[in-house]
Order: sequence, then C-alpha cells, then structure tokens
Amino acid sequence: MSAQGSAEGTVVAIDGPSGSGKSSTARGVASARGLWYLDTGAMYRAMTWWMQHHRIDVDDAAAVAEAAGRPDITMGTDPADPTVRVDGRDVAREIRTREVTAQVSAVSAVPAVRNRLVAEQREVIARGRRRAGGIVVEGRDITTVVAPDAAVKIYLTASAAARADRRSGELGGDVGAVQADLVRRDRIDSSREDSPLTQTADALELETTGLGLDDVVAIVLELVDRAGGSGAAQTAGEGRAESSAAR
Ligand SMILES: Nc1ncnc2c1ncn2[C@@H]1O[C@H](COP(=O)(O)OP(=O)(O)OP(=O)(O)O)[C@@H](O)[C@H]1O
Ligand SMILES: Nc1ccn([C@H]2C[C@H](O)[C@@H](COP(=O)(O)O)O2)c(=O)n1
Repeated sequence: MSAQGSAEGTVVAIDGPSGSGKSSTARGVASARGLWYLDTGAMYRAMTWWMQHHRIDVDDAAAVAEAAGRPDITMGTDPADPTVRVDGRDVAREIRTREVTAQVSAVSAVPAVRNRLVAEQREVIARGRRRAGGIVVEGRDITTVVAPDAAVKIYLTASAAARADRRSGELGGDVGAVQADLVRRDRIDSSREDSPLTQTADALELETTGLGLDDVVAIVLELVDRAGGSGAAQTAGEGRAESSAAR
C-alpha cells in the first residue's frame, strides 16, 4: 500500500474525460464507505463562474491570472449533498450552465488558477484523511498531480458516443451537439501545457462503455477494500463538513 493508503486515511483518485462517470462513481464509492468526496471540476467551474460574474475576459490569461486569488471557493464534501459556494453564495446550479461549460477549459488552463486550486484541493484531501478516514477525489489531474500517491488510482473512460448518450439523457439536448462539446473539451483539457489530462501507467483504466453505474461502483469498491480503505474514523456530521478552499 502506498503512503496515501496508510492508517491516516485512504485517497481514491479518479481521472477521466468529460462525462465518463467520474462524479457518479466517486459519489457512489464515497457514500458506500463513509468517505469524503471532492469534485475538483466544480472548483474550476466555480472559478469560471466568478470570472464571468465579474466581467473578466476569460480569454485574457493575464487578467484571469491576476484575479485568480480573489474568489472564496468553499466545497462541501458530503457525497450525498456536495455543495459549492463562491463568496458565500450557493452556485451549484449556476456552475453547470452552458456559458460556464463553454469557458471552463480556458480558465483551467491558466497556471495561476491551477496553482491556487491544486493547493486547496490538497488541503481538503489532508482534512478528509484525518477526519473521515479518507476521500474520493475526481478530476483531470488527480492521479498525476494532485494526489499521485493515492492508494487507488483510476482512469475512467467510455466512448464519446456513450458519454454523449448518457449526458443528453441527463440534461437533454441534441446528442450530436453534446458529443461535439465533450470532444472539444477533451481536446483542450488533454493538450494544455499545465497538468493536461493524461493516463499514467500506474492508474487502472476502467472502460465503462458497456457497464452500468452500479457495476462500475462495485469494481472500484473492490479496489478500495483491497487497499484497506473505509471511513471508519468518520463520525456523524463530519461528512457534511464544508472545506473552505481559501482557508
Ligand atoms: N456506468 C454508467 N452507465 C450509465 N450511465 C452512467 C454511468 N456512469 C455515469 N453515468 C451517467 O452519465 C452522466 C455523466 O456522469 P458524471 O456526471 O458522473 O460524469 P463526469 O465524468 O463526472 O462528468 P464531467 O466530467 O462533465 O464532470 C450522468 O448522467 C450519469 O448518471
Ligand atoms: N482536476 C481538474 C478538474 C477539472 N478541470 C477542468 C477541465 C474540465 O473541462 C472542467 C470542468 O470539469 P468537469 O466538471 O467537467 O469535471 O474543469 C481541470 O482542469 N482539472
């Protein structure tokens, strides 16, 4: 077992392309084992929402970098009710709009944004290990940059067609347009200079195209249990703790 699978608490790291099932799988696993849950994509979305709300031109990397330290982003880590607050405002819905989705890849390519959010993600991970017996974290650079020593490292995939089908089933919209948007984001997220989405040799690839969500969660749970991960240290209410990324 690696350092992050020790008695101090298990870290489960899940990366993968857009719509591959990271959030659903991570929440299912965290709920089943009483672990915290961190959606790092929601943090990049929250940063993007704040930039738009403050009329900062997200295509101006220097302006984005200069403003990157200003929003207070607070993540709730309960897998049953993950919350996202920016400067105290609940933005859970607003960060999922088409406007945010269209610009989040540009904002997340700015190194000052990544430096800030990665540091905050590591703080939440450290708290989750201490207080809940572990944490399931999902995003694009968790297995490679944020928590490379995680006890369980997974690269979750599915065909672009399957991902578009699932996403349009959830949110509606033309499947072809949804697929084009997923592919566009994958291209930007995989080709940026700073912490691109990549699959490393030590991350287990889990191809989910023909698998239902319950099957995927069961496979990951088996890996977690083999690594010795459960949230035995968790007490009632701790999973609801909000981890202010800024403090
Ligand atoms: N194995 C699966 N089988 C069928 N549907 C799934 C499966 N996994 C996830 N889904 C569905 O696919 C959609 C996308 O899943 P989810 O939001 O978890 O993906 P994601 O990788 O976190 O996406 P994003 O990168 O955009 O945050 C959701 O509607 C979810 O219910
Ligand atoms: N660790 C992460 C997580 C997310 N991003 C960026 C890239 C995504 O397109 C965007 C939104 O993520 P999603 O909500 O779709 O999971 O955020 C990243 O760069 N690094």
